Amino acid sequence: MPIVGVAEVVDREFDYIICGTAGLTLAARLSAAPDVTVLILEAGNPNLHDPAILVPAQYLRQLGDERYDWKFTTTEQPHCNNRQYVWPRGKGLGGSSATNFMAYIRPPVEDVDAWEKLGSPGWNWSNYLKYSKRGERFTEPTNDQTISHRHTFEQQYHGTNGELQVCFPSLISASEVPYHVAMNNLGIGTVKEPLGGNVNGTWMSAVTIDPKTLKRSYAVTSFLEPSLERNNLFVLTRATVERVLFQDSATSLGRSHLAANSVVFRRNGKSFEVTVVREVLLCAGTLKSPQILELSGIGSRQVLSPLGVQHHIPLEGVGQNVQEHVYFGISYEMDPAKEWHTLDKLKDKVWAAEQMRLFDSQQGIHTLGLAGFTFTPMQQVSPKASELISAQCETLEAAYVNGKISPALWEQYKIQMRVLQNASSVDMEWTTLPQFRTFRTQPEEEKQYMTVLVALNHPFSRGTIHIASKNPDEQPVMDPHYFEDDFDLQLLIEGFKFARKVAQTEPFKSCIVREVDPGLDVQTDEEIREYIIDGLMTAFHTVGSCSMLPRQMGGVVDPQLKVYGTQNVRVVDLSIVPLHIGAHTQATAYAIAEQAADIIRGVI
Ligand SMILES: Cc1cc2nc3c(=O)[nH]c(=O)nc-3n(C[C@H](O)[C@H](O)[C@H](O)COP(=O)(O)OP(=O)(O)OC[C@H]3O[C@@H](n4cnc5c(N)ncnc54)[C@H](O)[C@@H]3O)c2cc1C
Repeated sequence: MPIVGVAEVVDREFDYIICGTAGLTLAARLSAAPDVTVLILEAGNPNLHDPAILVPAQYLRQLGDERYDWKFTTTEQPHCNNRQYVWPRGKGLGGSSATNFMAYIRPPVEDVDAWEKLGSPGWNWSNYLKYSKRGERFTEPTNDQTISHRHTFEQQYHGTNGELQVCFPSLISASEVPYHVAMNNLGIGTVKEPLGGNVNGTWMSAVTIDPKTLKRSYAVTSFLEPSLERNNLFVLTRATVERVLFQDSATSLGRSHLAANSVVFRRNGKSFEVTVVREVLLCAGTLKSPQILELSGIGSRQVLSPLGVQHHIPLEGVGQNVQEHVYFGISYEMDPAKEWHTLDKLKDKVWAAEQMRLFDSQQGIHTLGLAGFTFTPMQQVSPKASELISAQCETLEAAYVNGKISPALWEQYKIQMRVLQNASSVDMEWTTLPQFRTFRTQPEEEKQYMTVLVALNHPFSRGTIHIASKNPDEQPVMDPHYFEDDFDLQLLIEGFKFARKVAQTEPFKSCIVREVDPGLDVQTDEEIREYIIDGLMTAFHTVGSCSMLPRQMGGVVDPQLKVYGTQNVRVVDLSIVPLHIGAHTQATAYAIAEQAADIIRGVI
């Protein structure tokens, strides 16, 4: 079915109702069986065939625009001088896959195996790889790309029959290779295939771009559009899911498993109810799936009762265990004698229009992809690593002994401490962005800039996301507790210092004229600390708010992704990830959906 109107939905019943569109992969797999009906409810616009989505290298363009972005903000962060931070997230069919930067990265083996160790059989690297490959359609780099861009791969880690196009960008910024070689010159080895479960080193990433059209490949083009003509698949956009209703819910508090029988959604200010026969599948992402659960009466009594939400299932973990990658930038002015292919010039409307025209013949700046990534253990980049790591482990052990860390969180921390202590497990990341992306000063027209982004992989701080009221249109209270564990900030400070070392190392050293932000007057740990707090940005990779863990460990879903206490409600998005990963997150969102599809269909 093409996208439908509300009248075609409300008087019908559906086997599966998928709330939010991170589940487009799931919808494609479930609706492959012609005898089941699937309804997708998406709060945002369809945005189909939209050049702002499809034409790459418009990074950040959709952010702040409510046609594409939820425009969330965090609460004031006490460990960041009470600053609030913006949290842009994709709104519309395809969710954040329509707005992301298209880097395609899988996590390290041990990070996925940790989910199984924390109590979820079947959620391990071997299954992850199998499911991740299923949806992938990989195209090898050309010889030129391999030689000039250093794009390498190992075929065994790629799928070639899936729907999501994965290839290497045809154009990369001229600063990428020198940065990569400078890393090599500092002893960081090149990884031939980062998608094989080892990201420790420096490498050029694959991207989710269609190599034939050079356009974005995302959940819509890969999974929705090829299925849209199925007469058992229905898509209703601008429909915000409010809550799930359960059979006899008024009298069933305390029963072991409630059965969902309908979903309430809002459209144009009106509420509608639609009946579900088999399952409700929440795919609204880490920031919104907990809101739907809480509005449905599933969560902590302390959160729900004061807001007057009828409480059906006590589940303390809803909206807890939130983990977020953060990063900050260091910007550089580039040598004016050379063309670096930077994106700041897109601010010039005439030049931008010309680049759009050039894209029609697959030329120009829009063929550019982000390529260079470096992930390292802290030991490899910081002379203070062993001192800081020992101190962190001692602090955590003492806090646990004194009852300040729950046994459930302690199980996660034990894994994180092992990762920290292991000198070949990654803790931090450097990425380059060919544009000015820092905030202390303004870029000058005509000059070329690039920004090095430094991020952490496995934060110790844990945040929360809870409803503020019964109103589904009100943004939940998003409190990431940034730097509540100061080690997260210490790690970034060490990352800052190493980034400066790279800037002093050839061949990258000769590419730059000067460090612009923060500038060389920032030297002491205290000054670096303030700079990081001032310029901190979300990496858009939040996980954990509906963690897949045993119930007594704060779990919200079991290994079948079923919400505890329900018969037929599952969560299928990044919110189920119980412990963060050393990778960007889109590959993982797709892999989770693939594995979930097989669980729901009874294949595994
Ligand atoms: C700007 C940006 C850049 C990024 N760059 C990269 C990158 O280069 N590489 C990478 O791997 N990852 C990247 N990411 C992250 C990656 O895209 C996301 O982690 C992934 O797409 C998230 O998928 P998800 O399943 O959690 O949910 P989302 O993609 O957030 O989808 C949730 C969907 O549910 C809808 N929804 C929410 N609430 C409701 C409701 N109540 N009713 C109905 N619908 C609802 C939303 O509108 C949205 O469509 C980036 C993200 C952003 C925002």
